[in-house]
Amino acid sequence: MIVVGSQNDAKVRPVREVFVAVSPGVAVAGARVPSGVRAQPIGFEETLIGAQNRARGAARHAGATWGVGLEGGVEFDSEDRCWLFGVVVVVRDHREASARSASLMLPRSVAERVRRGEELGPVMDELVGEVGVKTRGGAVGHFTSGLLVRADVWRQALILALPPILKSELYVP
Ligand SMILES: O=P(O)(O)OP(=O)(O)OP(=O)(O)OC[C@H]1O[C@@H](n2cnc3c(O)ncnc32)[C@H](O)[C@@H]1O
Repeated sequence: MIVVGSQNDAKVRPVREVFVAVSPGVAVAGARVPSGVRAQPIGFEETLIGAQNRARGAARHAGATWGVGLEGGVEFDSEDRCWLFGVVVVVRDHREASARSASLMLPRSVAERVRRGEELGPVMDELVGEVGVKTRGGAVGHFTSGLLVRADVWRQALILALPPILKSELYVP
């Protein structure tokens, strides 16, 4: 069974889609796993650690053959622009692999609130006027008018994380 370290549908669904394509009939389940980092990670390192903790925690669940951790984060660049991205970590046996997703530049008004310590999820809910945006299209869905949604970005990042495990013969340590 593939265990995802989250119960957020915008994460579990893309993981299910990718693993079912790789291995038809495989079971994929979401589980509550602490990320061990702040609710709103800032910077690549903190986001990676959150994804690692989720993947390792998921892999420890009874019956898990793989653990998958997805963590959303933001980072500020030298021009103070704020980029939203995600990190995926996959764990299978003692192997671990990861990938970073594509990024979206957030509007300054949103970035400023995140910089002051607010979590992006509630800020997006307020902007969109709905509850739980992060479990559906996410910020990506809103700002791209649905051309791309949060699950699309996770799906691509997960696919990019898999080669060191699925083609391990090419990735000798
Ligand atoms: O239930 P979990 O797995 O914790 O899912 P999450 O969406 O709350 O947690 P993430 O670790 O993926 O994201 C970290 C924070 O960034 C926010 N966030 C990330 N991507 C987002 C998006 O596309 N839309 C809205 N909020 C987002 C989210 O609300 C969190 O506060």
